[in-house]
Amino acid sequence: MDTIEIPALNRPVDATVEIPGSKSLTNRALLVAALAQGDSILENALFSEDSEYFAKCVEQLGIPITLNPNLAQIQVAGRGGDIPAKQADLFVGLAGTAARFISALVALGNGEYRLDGVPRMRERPMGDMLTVLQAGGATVNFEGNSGFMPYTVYSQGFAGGNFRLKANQTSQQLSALLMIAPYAQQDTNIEVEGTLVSQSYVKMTCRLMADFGVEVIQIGDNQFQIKAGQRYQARYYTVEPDASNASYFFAAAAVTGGRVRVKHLTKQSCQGDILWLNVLEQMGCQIKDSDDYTEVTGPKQLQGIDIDMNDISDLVQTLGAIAPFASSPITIRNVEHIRYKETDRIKAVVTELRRLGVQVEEFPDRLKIEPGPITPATIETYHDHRMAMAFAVTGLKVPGIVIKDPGCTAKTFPDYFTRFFQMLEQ
Ligand SMILES: O=C(O)C1=C[C@@H](OP(=O)(O)O)[C@@H](O)[C@H](O)C1
Ligand SMILES: C=C(OP(=O)(O)O)C(=O)O
Repeated sequence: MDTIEIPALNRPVDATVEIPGSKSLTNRALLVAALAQGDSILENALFSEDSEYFAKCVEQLGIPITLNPNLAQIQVAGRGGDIPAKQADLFVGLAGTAARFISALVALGNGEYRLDGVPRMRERPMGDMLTVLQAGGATVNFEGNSGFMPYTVYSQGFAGGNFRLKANQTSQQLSALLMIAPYAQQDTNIEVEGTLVSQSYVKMTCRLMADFGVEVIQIGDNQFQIKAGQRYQARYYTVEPDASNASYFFAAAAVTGGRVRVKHLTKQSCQGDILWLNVLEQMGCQIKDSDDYTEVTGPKQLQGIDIDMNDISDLVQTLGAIAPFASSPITIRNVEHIRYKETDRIKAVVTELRRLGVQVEEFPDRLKIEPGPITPATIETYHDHRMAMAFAVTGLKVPGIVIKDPGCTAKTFPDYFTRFFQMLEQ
């Protein structure tokens, strides 16, 4: 298996970088543009495994897509809610968003649609959403364990109505149902039962739906109403740079006491992970922002923090990877749901930090990392792009850190290491 050694930087980083478009926004925009009537053009769209699997599924469903990677542009010829294909065999790789959003999309169709992913995707939860789709008229035939891929959805449109949904393991199933609901036969009312994790992504969903002309009425934190008959409007849409993927570059400034500016990403971003700037500020960084960039300057010494990351859990690895350099312990709370992502992320971060000689305590839903010296090691990445991207930042401070399978960043950031090394050369 391929590896990459990270060259330690014996000076502060000082760079301006550009980050590709957001995965979450690209895949949402692909879905709603597919349901709109007519051509939408997505600018600064992400080209990566997650979005390319998504685009391919939409195309297989009979909705034409033109990919223009050189211009970072995707054109979608939306069919006004029609799903032309009556049969499709769809593969989503390890893309949680594609798995959830495409399963919901095919429920609007009229035919039979098989969905599958890589082995880890077969372990990620799908069942609560599928129960709602079944109550709305679909039949789901599981090939293996009930509630998991692979399965075939037999659909004849989505009826809508009143549903209860569990969302304590992922918010993506709720986002998926919200986005198809305008095309249901009757109004839809979804009440989340118990805890709703990753709420910021549900806000992002509602915001994107509004940007394409559809209203979601939210009552309190847990109830969502969508009137049937609303229609997405085809449009030009510019995807924001990916805030989660910007976190590694900001973290490089934080640990080296340097400066990194990310172009075209601002504090007004609709991505919850823009709150990484607040986390870094609390750890001693200085933040400068304008209407076209954000810049982080790292302190001489990072401070520890005790933080609930439920809403920004894709950043747990970024924080974990820089935690040993803080002046006091770092506690990351309320993130049990990251055990269901590309890998069990609590376990992965704990294992790799321990491999580096760092003292870490693991709990079911949290971890506590002690500051301390690091012994260089080869980092396992477990097919998880964020393990590779985060621990590359650790390598800037400690000579000899090697990242296994750096190609796994292709999930959301295929040229991550090219841009990372370009940052170091500035
Ligand atoms: O809706 C989305 O685009 C996402 C929601 C989050 O997942 P969960 O809701 O499973 O926590 C996040 O981790 C993922 O990277 C993208
Ligand atoms: C959790 C992630 O992805 P997915 O969309 O597959 O859930 C992620 O990108 O960190």
